[in-house]
Amino acid sequence: MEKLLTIAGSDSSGGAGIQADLKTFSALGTYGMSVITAITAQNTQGVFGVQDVEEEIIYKQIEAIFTDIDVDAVKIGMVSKSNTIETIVNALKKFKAKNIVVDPVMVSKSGYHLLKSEAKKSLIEKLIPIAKIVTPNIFEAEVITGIEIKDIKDMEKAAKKIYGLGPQYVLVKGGHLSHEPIDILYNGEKFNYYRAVRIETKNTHGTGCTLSSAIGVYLAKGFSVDKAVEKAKDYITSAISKSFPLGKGVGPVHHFYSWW
Ligand SMILES: Nc1ncnc2c1ncn2[C@@H]1O[C@H](COP(=O)(O)OP(=O)(O)O)[C@@H](O)[C@H]1O
Ligand SMILES: Cc1ncc(COP(=O)(O)OP(=O)(O)O)c(N)n1
Repeated sequence: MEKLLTIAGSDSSGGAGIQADLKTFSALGTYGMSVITAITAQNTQGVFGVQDVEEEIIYKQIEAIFTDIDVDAVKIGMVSKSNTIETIVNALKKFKAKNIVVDPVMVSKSGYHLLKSEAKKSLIEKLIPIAKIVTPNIFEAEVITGIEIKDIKDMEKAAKKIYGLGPQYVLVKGGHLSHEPIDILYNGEKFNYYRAVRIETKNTHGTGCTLSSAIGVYLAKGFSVDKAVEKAKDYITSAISKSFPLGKGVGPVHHFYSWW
């Protein structure tokens, strides 16, 4: 069984963050492990507080795993602040982590800033360069590049600029554009386009976390990046199509749609 590690924040409502990542790993038949960077008080309506985890214990969590267990892929989500980013980058370099998927989480769908503004520079200069693949949504790609994104041409321009920061692949996700939810993969030479029909639902909590974790799973299973994204896109599209209402706000995608 492939072994996956998520380094991310906890979502108390279970739809995004660490909880979404571990559900994705399990649903797709792999063994999931976690390093928690921050605890959020969150539900389907918003984020009501965040407590960051101290760098020392973040490092110790990573060390405990890598000194004992072979990790086939690492997914990185909410990283909150620059000291956390530096701790993670140094540790992953030290332990020669492979198949690193960076989801550059900045703002929750409910509008809460999960990345402090002081951490933007470290995310761009330190975390993104160690990624095998980085998966920004439209807003994140705009913040990283300074390019305003309105259509597929703008997504391509942003993907090229992000590629220049050092990751091996860039996937700009189009879930927030008004047309079909098309995602664009760039490897420095060519673009691949991943299309799906837009599912009309408000219950899309955790889409980005789930997609990036699923990409990690398929990389761990030995698929090429192109194929891993294709399979992860199929998974998230089905999980959104079976998403369900929970609480009073934005409900979660259904990670176990093919099991229950
Ligand atoms: N309503 C939808 N129907 C189908 N796919 C969607 C929908 N919303 C988002 N997606 C897909 O979900 C994935 C996550 O994208 P996105 O919502 O843009 O990221 P994030 O959650 O990071 O903001 C992408 O593959 C995107 O194309
Ligand atoms: C703890 C935590 N991490 C990440 C997110 C963002 O999740 P994402 O899948 O990008 O989208 P939303 O869940 O915000 O819809 C989060 N909310 N919490």
